[in-house]
Amino acid sequence: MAEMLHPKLTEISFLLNNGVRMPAIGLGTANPPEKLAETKQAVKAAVKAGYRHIDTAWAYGSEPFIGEAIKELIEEGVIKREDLFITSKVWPVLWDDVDRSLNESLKSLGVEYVDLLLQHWPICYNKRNDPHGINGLARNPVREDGSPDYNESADWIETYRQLEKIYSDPKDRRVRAIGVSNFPVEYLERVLKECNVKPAMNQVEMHPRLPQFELNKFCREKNIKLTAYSPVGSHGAPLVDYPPIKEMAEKYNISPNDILTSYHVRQGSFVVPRSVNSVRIASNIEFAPLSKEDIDKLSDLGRTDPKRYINEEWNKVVPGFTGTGPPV
Ligand SMILES: NC(=O)C1=CN([C@@H]2O[C@H](COP(=O)(O)OP(=O)(O)OC[C@H]3O[C@@H](n4cnc5c(N)ncnc54)[C@H](OP(=O)(O)O)[C@@H]3O)[C@@H](O)[C@H]2O)C=CC1
Ligand SMILES: O=C1O[C@H](CO)[C@@H](O)[C@@H]1O
Repeated sequence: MAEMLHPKLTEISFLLNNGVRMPAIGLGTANPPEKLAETKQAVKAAVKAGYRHIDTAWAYGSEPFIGEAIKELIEEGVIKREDLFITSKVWPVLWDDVDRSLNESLKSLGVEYVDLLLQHWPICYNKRNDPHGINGLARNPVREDGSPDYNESADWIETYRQLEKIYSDPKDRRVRAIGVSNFPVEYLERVLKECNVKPAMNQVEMHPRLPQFELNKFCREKNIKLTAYSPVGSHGAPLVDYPPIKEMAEKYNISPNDILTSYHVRQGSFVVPRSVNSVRIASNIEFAPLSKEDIDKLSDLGRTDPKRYINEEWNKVVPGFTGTGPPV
């Protein structure tokens, strides 16, 4: 009997609401400090394995290493700049200076434009100098009592307004699409009401234990795409050993990683798994054509055993982005 042929995850792409095409799977690069330098070989391994989408951010410290990888890949004739889809993000310390954030990202990456620029969090921090921080600024500034140093008089929507100004300027070619990250439904509603450019993307933590039912419904209705971060549960990849995921992997005879990425792609969302392990990067690109029943079975874990893995003290200020997440 002829085998059913399915594309690799790296061969699948979807359109954003402004017509820009974006590859479904991207390499995550929020590597911990001790692994930052490994980002360069990870990006090279990913591109050579067929990935065409790299997820990064001003705050990750990974952009200079991605820049080195891109330069060499172009010099080696493996890709041209336009073959790659690069997402970067504006961190809350630069909430009022998107221009600076974008220019520093472009310089580190060694490129003239990014394909997608996201507001990283709907949070505004005060700026504090820190020689060990990102480009001289503390990433998560704290007050003397150790509490997050938020700028209480600032409004997070200012960052999105600056993003749309850059995007809407026909002479400014530095971004091809704009969007947000870590935005709950009520924040998206405010953006839709008060701003002119609809976000193309909302990047959020999403996996079977946090299926984001409410955001999925809202974003589908409004034609805003979702990208799933922490698809294997972040550090230590706890979801890979989770029995229901392993069972599904056995059923499809592929890795748990492939189940966890296919889960999103099958539903029309993007996914950005992180790895510096070149064997893992190259082998985990199989697409599982999960049935609706399989998807429902996986998503049911969000009701029976919900869990949010990225749950830091400073981001609790965003409604719903704490504990086990928004209501299902
Ligand atoms: N917008 C936002 O606020 C956020 C965005 N992100 C983005 O999403 C990306 C992915 O999320 P992230 O939280 O990094 O985590 P992931 O869920 O992708 O997990 C990455 C970790 O899992 C390990 N891993 C993967 N598979 C296995 C396996 N089979 N066995 C053992 N270990 C494994 C990797 O190790 P190894 O390197 O050895 O393969 C790595 O340490 C980020 O890198 C970033 O780009 C993430 C968090 C927040
Ligand atoms: O993008 C991000 O990555 C870190 C966690 O890995 C988080 O602080 C931020 O939102």
